[in-house]
Amino acid sequence: MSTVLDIENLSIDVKTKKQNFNIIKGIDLKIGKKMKYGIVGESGSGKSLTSLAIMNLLPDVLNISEGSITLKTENEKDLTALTKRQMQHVRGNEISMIFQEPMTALDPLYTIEHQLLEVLRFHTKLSKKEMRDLGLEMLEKVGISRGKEIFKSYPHQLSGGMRQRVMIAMALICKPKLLIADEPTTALDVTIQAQILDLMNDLSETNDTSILMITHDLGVILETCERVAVMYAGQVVEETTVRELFKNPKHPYTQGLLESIKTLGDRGKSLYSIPGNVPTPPQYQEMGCRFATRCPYAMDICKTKEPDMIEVEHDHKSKCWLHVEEDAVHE
Ligand SMILES: Nc1ncnc2c1ncn2[C@@H]1O[C@H](COP(=O)(O)OP(=O)(O)OP(=O)(O)O)[C@@H](O)[C@H]1O
Repeated sequence: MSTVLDIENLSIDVKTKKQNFNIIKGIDLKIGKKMKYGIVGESGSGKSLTSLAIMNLLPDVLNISEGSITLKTENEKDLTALTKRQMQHVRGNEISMIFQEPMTALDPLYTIEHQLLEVLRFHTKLSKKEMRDLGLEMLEKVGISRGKEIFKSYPHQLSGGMRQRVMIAMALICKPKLLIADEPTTALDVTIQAQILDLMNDLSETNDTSILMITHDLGVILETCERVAVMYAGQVVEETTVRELFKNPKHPYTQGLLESIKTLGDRGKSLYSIPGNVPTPPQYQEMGCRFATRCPYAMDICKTKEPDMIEVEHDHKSKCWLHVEEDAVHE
């Protein structure tokens, strides 16, 4: 498998005059060409910061303290080493991102035409007419047939589903190698959700775009992804194929997550949820395994020593002391 994005040992710290501690630690991810890769985790697990780090959009108080993020396109580059200007050429062109709430990405003051074609103005040398035609074609592809009318509209005049379609059109118009989708359907109606996921799937197939899907919803991962990394408190705790994760979850956290979707009640409400909360970054500085406080199988060692990420089965890694031989745990 050839790789498009290779994240190695990524760590992110908060650094201000008052605070200095780790948030994201030792993330390793490899996203293959045309692959649909999911990151799943509860709120606060570090999914969004990982995607912002890839886009070089981390807020100033956060910095990458270790690791590399290599984009393996024609001219391979470590994204963490690029200047702001160099990164502008990567964003929108080689990597695009769609957000949960399109209003944060769309400017209320400009028409859809202006915003959709902005990416082309920046990254291509197409004529005005060519850009317009490509824009309309792209809107057609995302299921918007009244393109000319929509061109003249402002974001607030469109429904949430329409705005999300426009944002997908914007993200894919330059045929990026990687599309990062951060909770792309969470703010949408259930009926529209499936349409938008299908649409992203179809477009990524035709354009050979890999997708990094960021979500708290294992159902979305099951529907759209081939591989998955489960994040907990700033670390990846399990990584494997989606099929294997659902069939054979190894980490107690993943087992809890799966249990909670298995017990969905009549109104889509979970009957089981993992007791307790994700610790905050200041809390987990002193912890061994960051899940120890909520884990039903926690042993003494879990509270004091961090487990390694271990290949428990072929192509299946998990970060838990339960996978280590008892003798080795008590050494
Ligand atoms: N600017 C910041 N300064 C300090 N801590 C931050 C900052 N931004 C995020 N964090 C912390 O980093 C951790 C990870 O946040 P992140 O937004 O990546 O989580 P998430 O999994 O994407 O959650 P959500 O689904 O709610 O967006 C959280 O504990 C959060 O409080």
